[in-house]
Amino acid sequence: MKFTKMQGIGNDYIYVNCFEEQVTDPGKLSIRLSDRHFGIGSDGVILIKPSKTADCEMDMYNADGSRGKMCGNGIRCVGKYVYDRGICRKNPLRVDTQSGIKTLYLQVENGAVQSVRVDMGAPVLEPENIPVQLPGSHAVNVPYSVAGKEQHITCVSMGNPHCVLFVPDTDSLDLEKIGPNFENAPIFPERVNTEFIQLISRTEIKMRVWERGSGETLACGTGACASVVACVLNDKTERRVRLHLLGGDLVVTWDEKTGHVFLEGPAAFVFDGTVEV
Ligand SMILES: N[C@@H](CCC[C@H](N)C(=O)O)C(=O)O
Repeated sequence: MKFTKMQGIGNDYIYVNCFEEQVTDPGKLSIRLSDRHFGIGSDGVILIKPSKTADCEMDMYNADGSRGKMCGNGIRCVGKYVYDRGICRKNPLRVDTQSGIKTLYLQVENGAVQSVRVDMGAPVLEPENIPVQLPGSHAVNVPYSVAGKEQHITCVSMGNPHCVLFVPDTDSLDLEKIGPNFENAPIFPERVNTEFIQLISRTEIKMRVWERGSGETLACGTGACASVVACVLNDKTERRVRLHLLGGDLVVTWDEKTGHVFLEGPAAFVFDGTVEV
């Protein structure tokens, strides 16, 4: 099977062009190929498929084989893949996902996509639709004890579930230890992605992320969007914010007029390869 490794500020996935290839068990394939010692090494696998309703479809799997409904860094790479490789030379591009069709605005230089602005749609804030089981009817700045430590969490869905909290310093966090406590906390029936935010100014924040199904990654696009929504809801930032993540920077805007969240960042090829399946 032919594959392409791509990355969006270090959030790396193995992309399979399902216009040409067939994958029978993507979850199992993702577990095997994502392994950084015995496989190719990645945060998961993304299938690029034909679509009847959009220009193509993105189907994403985490490193543990679970399916993700949306992937902000992945969808920018899908845009670059289909545009640069001539599968669909449209701009804007419409990509179908498990959480609906997203529109991508491509920044093209010398015929190749450099960065992408994605209309990620409106965030979901009702606890039952995130889903998170909290005593009240809102999920903003809720006190909740994780592994014996009281936190204030804000929960947001960007098509996939996120839990955001503010910390004084992201560098000193032991995410390998605390990440799984959030991911598997009983209030999250479908597990959760967790973002740890350090405020720098009203327009700039630092973020580290523990992703459901993949552990700590260098970046998470949906996590960046959920974090800016949480910052605005907690009156910590303006609606347009630059985020510094371990793998680089993203810019997120929560547009007041439409209520939609826009994600901007780069997308890059790493290498092409062939693997036995
Ligand atoms: N890294 C992604 C999110 C991938 C899916 C997530 N782990 C989930 O299971 O919801 C991004 O850039 O958004």
